[in-house]
Amino acid sequence: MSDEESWRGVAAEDTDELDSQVRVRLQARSRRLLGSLLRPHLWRCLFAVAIVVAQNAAALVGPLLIAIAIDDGIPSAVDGHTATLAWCVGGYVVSAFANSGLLLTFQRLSTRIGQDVLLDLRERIFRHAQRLSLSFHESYTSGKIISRLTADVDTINDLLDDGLNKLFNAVLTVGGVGTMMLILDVPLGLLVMAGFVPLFLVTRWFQRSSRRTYRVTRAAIARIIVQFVETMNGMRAVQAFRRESRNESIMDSLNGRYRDADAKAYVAIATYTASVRAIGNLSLALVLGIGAWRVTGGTLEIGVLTAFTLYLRRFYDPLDDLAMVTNSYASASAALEKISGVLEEAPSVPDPTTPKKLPKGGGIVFDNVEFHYGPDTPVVLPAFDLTIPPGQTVALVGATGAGKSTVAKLVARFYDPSTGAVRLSGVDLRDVTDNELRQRVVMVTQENFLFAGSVADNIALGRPDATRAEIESAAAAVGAHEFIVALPEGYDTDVRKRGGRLSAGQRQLVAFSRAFLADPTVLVLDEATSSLDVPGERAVQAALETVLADRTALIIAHRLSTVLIADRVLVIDNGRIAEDGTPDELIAAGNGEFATLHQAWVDSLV
Ligand SMILES: Nc1ncnc2c1ncn2[C@@H]1O[C@H](COP(=O)(O)OP(=O)(O)OP(=O)(O)O)[C@@H](O)[C@H]1O
Repeated sequence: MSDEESWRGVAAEDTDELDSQVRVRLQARSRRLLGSLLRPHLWRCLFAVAIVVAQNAAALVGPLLIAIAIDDGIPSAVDGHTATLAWCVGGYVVSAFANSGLLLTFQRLSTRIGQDVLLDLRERIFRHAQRLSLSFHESYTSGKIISRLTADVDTINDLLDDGLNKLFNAVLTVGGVGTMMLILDVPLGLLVMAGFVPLFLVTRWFQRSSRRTYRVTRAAIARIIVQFVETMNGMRAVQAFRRESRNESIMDSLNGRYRDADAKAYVAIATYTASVRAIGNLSLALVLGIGAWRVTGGTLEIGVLTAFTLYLRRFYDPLDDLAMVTNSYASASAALEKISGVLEEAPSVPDPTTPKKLPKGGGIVFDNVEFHYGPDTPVVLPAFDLTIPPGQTVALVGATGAGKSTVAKLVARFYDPSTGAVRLSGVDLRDVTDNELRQRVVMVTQENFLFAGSVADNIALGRPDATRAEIESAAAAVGAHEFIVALPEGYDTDVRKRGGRLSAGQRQLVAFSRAFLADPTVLVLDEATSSLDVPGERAVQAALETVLADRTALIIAHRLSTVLIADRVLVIDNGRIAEDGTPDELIAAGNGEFATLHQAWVDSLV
């Protein structure tokens, strides 16, 4: 792997220990993402900062007023002059109200900004993930995307919701309080500042250790979500093959890893918080001791010492919070790193910069195509040449793993060939926009995927602007109308609700209605392997003939009846065309693989 490839996109996602150069690049990428998320809210962010500065100023005035009240106000009041004391008390009340009011305004504003940023982020991830090519999704899995969209976005939420607020408060309080202490008394102020040295050291240590730990916890939680999603998606297979206990032990081990990683993170926080408190308490003890000694010596006023102790408490409280912020920041930056990786991934089948219009026709040509799925995977199609004239129905047959689906996926441009070209109506698919290609080439897969929604919505997926009448006539054309109107709510039946569940044959008919409505030039069909009952099979067969009429079609055929309606059969063997001819020719030849397969089919029917 080249240096560049080792960190681009999601490449470094599962690496627990990163080398320093890669770490710096990933951090820069995360910062760029955060910057691009915050930039549209710059003015609101600046306004929020102004409010928090004002709020901190209001909070700082309190102890100062107390110092003045003790040292000047009370002695003057004893002499009968109450004005100073009254000003101090009044000022304290005003500053307390200003403090709370400004804090409330800041929190409301920062929450709004945070929620807007998160909305933007969720939309970006979803939009981008939908655009990424199939090859990305095949290796990245939906569980990981879900973990990016949920667990990772949540940690960023924590940071924006509470973390930034605390961070501002901590920085401003420490800066403001430090300044006030230096103004009140330089030697005592310097004594407190000396505490910065050990504070700085433990903070650095904590930052480093939490950054490392949180990369591990983010990866661990993602693995749990992936395992969970896969188990739930494959629940039928899980229960059919009694995989429950095996799954439980995998889940236990993943949960254990997450617990250990999380425990490490909490030990680090606890150590940091305890160290900060110890430094804080030590400072307080020193200030009290030295301060009291100076008060007795007459070089320090008691009010100043009181203000110092009050300030010191304010000084160290936000540092406790700072541990939480560092924590949320480490967790959020691990999440940002992973999200920015997904967002950096580019579709492997990009849209052309200067697209070409597809002429009518519909002929398909594979011109000296070589294909492998990834740089390190074996070649699936070594040298594939094929010309399909417009309107021809071609059935692909061959052993499992021969490369039939791969040929189909190249026609639908789920992948681009490694070398050579696939052309539709004479145009290289790489020069056609995704939009146009999806209108002209429709793939009906084995999954016959139904989305949540009504039967009508599911058919309309083929052409979203279709009217109800067009949807119904498409369904009628493929013979699906009768069973649809018999459903509890006809075309409005929700396919996911009880009573709306469709049988395998019915799902295929809905998929055919969708394809018929889309009216593509080329239909790529991966025929379902699951066998249907005889009436179901007949209905599907009749529907298929309707859908195939007048278009070029490529069918991965599993049924003899389908192969026999094809104009041409291609037997694929190890990524090469082993036999090519009409079904009758190949059967007549008698000695080929297709003839053998045909005989086996015929035998199975008697
Ligand atoms: N996403 C993928 N990544 C890597 N290799 C793949 C991928 N999909 C398929 N292959 C490999 O490519 C070869 C051809 O697979 P393909 O799915 O095209 O076969 P097929 O003829 O359609 O098989 P079947 O009838 O079982 O569906 C197989 O060796 C398979 O392991």
